[in-house]
Amino acid sequence: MKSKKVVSALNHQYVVNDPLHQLFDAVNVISVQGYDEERRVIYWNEGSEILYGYSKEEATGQKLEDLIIPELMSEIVVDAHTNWIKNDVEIPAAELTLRDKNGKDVSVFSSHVMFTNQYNNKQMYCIDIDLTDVRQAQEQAIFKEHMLETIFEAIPDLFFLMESDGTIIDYHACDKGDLYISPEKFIGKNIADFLPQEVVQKFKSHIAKAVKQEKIISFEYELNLPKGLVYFEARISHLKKYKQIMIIVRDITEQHKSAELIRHQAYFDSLTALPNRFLALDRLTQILIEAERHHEKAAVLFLDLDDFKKVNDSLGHEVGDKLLIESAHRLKQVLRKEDTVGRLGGDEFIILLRRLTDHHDALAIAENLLKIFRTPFKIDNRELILTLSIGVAVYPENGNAASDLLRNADTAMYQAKALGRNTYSFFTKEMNIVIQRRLAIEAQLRGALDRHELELYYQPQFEIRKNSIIGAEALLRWNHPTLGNIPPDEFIPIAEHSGLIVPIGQYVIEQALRFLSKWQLSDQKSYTMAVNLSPRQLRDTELLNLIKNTLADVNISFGSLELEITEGVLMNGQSYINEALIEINALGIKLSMDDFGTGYSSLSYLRQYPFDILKIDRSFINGITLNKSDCDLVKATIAMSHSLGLTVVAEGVETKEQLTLLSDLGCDFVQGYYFSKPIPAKQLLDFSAALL
Ligand SMILES: Nc1nc2c(ncn2[C@@H]2O[C@@H]3COP(=O)(O)O[C@H]4[C@@H](O)[C@H](n5cnc6c(=O)[nH]c(N)nc65)O[C@@H]4COP(=O)(O)O[C@H]3[C@H]2O)c(=O)[nH]1
Repeated sequence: MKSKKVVSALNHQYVVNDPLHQLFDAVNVISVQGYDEERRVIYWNEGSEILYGYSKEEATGQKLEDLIIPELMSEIVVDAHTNWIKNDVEIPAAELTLRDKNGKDVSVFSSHVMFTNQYNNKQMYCIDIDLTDVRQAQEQAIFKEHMLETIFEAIPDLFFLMESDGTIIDYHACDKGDLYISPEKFIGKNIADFLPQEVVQKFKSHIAKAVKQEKIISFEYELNLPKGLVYFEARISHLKKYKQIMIIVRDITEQHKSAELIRHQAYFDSLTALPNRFLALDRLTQILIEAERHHEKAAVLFLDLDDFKKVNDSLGHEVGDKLLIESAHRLKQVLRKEDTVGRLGGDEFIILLRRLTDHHDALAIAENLLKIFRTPFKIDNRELILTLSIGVAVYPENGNAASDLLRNADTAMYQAKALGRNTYSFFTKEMNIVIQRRLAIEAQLRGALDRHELELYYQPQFEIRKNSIIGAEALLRWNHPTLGNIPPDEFIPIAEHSGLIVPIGQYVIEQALRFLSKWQLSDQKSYTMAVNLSPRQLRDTELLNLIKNTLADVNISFGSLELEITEGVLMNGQSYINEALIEINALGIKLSMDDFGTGYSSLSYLRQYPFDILKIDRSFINGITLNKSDCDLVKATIAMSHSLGLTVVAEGVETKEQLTLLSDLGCDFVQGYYFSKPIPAKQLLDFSAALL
């Protein structure tokens, strides 16, 4: 039985063969159209309806060029069709862009056949396959390819595609100049043919890892290229499906340099380029491990530049820095290759000596270090002399751990300083006891004021001529519940070093002046009060305000206060000291040079600074009745002081003979055990009242 559709076609006498139509009707993914000799539609399957949007009814009888052929192609199509009918020139199958009912482009792959029916009429059948999806996929693929190209262009990395045995199949380089060798030399070649052996090994082991672990593996390697050593990072990805390896290589030389710089900054001192504390201690730990393993000795030398602070303060930090650089240079000269010199900070250096046979090796190096510093430094056309104090701790005798050795070498260095500087000192156990006590004192001193452990004692001063009290010197006492009575000679330097002298000194001034006020009132005499000042206190900007306020508070004249300073204070030569002394003098406060004769005793200080009083140290008073030289010195000092308009106080007078001699020499005032030891405030009140 003929179908309805075929019947309609028959009506137009365009029938082809019925079974074929039945087949086309069953397929709707392909468009099949039949045309008569005038290109009128005689057959239009469901696939055509879907593809071109015309229903069969709409299409049937329409001309091909009016239906789905774009205007521009119309003439060509008509000519080709005519040519086929007339001359039997087949229209080849081709990809075409046709047009649907809505005027939209339709991409198809179009094949054509020509039948001649029973009436000898020619009928062309077009079989069109929709290429929209294919086109889209193609476009997508092209787009992706372009995108990849663009990415490749933008990324400076090198991409290599290789077989898992290391044979390079393909590559991509944004800049061909980045390639180690030209592409011809590596495409199709194995990496072993052109890369250094150790790099090939790295590649092979990491490729094996990437294949095994099925993840991206990265590693670093370096190549010696004509432009220098270049560092690379390679990332390996296994393209399992294709049994290929993708390697992405990046030049990381810059990062390497930055990392190296950061590493250098973390481990080396930026001024001298020597290993810093961190690295030096790390090396010390290594040296100790090695020394233990090989049963060897090692030594730690702790070095401190003597009076470096003075150089920095007086000549400026620039000169100080140059001196440090030059010192580092000299230290290196003395050392053996296997030794280490590091800078711990400030003017402190550390030297690590390994593989020593005995102490003498360290001693020889310490001596050489002192020697090499004997040559003056030439900085900015200036000759400077700088000396060293060296503390030595030897492994294993003075400790097994790096920290112990360092601490002990530091202790020994302090000993070298105490010995007069410009020398070395080997650590001994006794030093440790000293340092332990020092640390304990410093720790306890911090709370001493709050715990009211500090008390002022007063030692009366006498005028020789009148044999009467003229004032007293305030001397600090510290009685600690467990450490006992700690002498000021021991705790004052520690207070000075730790800065605690500032609050302690303020306490002393306030206490002493309050007592003076009470004492003056009670005896109705204008006594004076001598108070010791440490160098650090002169840097305290609040000091003078405190003195002025306290004097005003207790209603005491400026002239009743004497501030005692030692020559050491003046040796610093700093401008703030000069300014403070001038201001003290301008206020009318008396200035006294303490311990005269013990230090450098530079007479120029007496002329240079506004002193009122000179105190001869008790070490000379002790000897005046025993040896002529001390007596001559004291005699000369008194004469000289008087010629400069200074009043002379002799300290430490213990005997009547000393007093008589001092009186003969024209000394003005005296203090000492002969009259009274330093005593508590209350006792002094009684003592002086009894003499009234
Ligand atoms: N052998 C003997 N010694 C006598 C005699 N007469 C006095 N002395 C001692 O000689 C020292 C004189 O004090 P200095 O030279 O200023 O030396 C003082 C001073 O430099 C410092 N010092 C004491 N109190 C203070 C203070 O409040 N502030 C500061 N910055 N230093 C202080 O501590 C040093 C020692 O003080 P002290 O132990 O009290 O020692 C005192 C005193 O007790 C004597 O006849 N024979």
